[in-house]
Amino acid sequence: MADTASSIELGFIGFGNMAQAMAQGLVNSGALSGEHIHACAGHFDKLQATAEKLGVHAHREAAEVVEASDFVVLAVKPYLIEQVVEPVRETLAGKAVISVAAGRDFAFYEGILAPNSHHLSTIPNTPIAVGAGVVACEQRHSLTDEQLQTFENLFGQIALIEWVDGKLLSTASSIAGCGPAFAAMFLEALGDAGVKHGLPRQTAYRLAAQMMMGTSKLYLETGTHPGAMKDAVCSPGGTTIKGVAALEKDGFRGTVIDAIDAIEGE
Ligand SMILES: NC(=O)C1=CN([C@@H]2O[C@H](COP(=O)(O)OP(=O)(O)OC[C@H]3O[C@@H](n4cnc5c(N)ncnc54)[C@H](OP(=O)(O)O)[C@@H]3O)[C@@H](O)[C@H]2O)C=CC1
Ligand SMILES: O=C(O)[C@@H]1CCC=N1
Repeated sequence: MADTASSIELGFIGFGNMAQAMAQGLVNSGALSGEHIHACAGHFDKLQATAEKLGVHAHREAAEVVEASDFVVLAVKPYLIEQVVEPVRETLAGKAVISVAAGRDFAFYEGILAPNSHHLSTIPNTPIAVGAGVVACEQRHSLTDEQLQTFENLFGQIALIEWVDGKLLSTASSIAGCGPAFAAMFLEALGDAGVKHGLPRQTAYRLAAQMMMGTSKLYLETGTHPGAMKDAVCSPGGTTIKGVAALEKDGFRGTVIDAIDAIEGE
């Protein structure tokens, strides 16, 4: 087992949207070179094309990925996890297994991996591709101290790592894992509004995107309460409060909460 993040061998079983975002983030930030990344997927020809762009190794079999790797990320759809683990169950036992699958927690892996396996259930998100991701991690895990440190050193370079109780991992997933879709819808909506009022579409998207990024950065760097951030923009009798009132009339916050309830099954 290599002892520094930059010299580990990282494998992905499944190399779709999420795995590619993680690999892209690592390679483009310089955190890990593509030559230390190994991947397999359902369709080898498609994998070869994406792997080539990132300079990562494309393998035909999951067994080859496991053999080549210290850390193995399980990045297939949740319903396929058991199917991909079963043939490599024994060889996975000596590795650090990182799950990114929604709804697959510590207890689930205790049931399908070999006894005394080292595993951690996480939920990353797609902005990890540009070094601005989140990796929500279940507090209960069985990585060794060294594996844990390597994991945090590596992914901490491209994501905020948050540890949550297992029963809250799905909520963390709804907020941060699914959230980029909701944020992108807000971005698209602001873009449409800008276009409706005459702004060129790309200008409207750039304005809206920088505004969203800056607002998030302001929160993360100052810890100012979101309500206070809103109040600071709303001048008495000014323009912003008119927009806030319109959003409230249409149940903006309730609609957002409903979206999370819909995922959580409430
Ligand atoms: N997308 C997201 O934003 C997030 C996703 N996740 C989780 O990440 C996981 C992957 O999701 P996502 O990347 O979106 O899904 P994708 O459909 O984009 O990717 C799935 C990958 O699995 C591969 N695959 C399918 N069957 C096999 C197999 N038998 N052996 C090896 N690889 C296989 C596919 O290959 P091929 O395409 O060639 O068939 C593809 O590369 C899921 O468990 C999801 O819950 C978690 C957080 C966020
Ligand atoms: O929609 C999904 O199933 C995955 C899980 C979290 C984000 N995307």
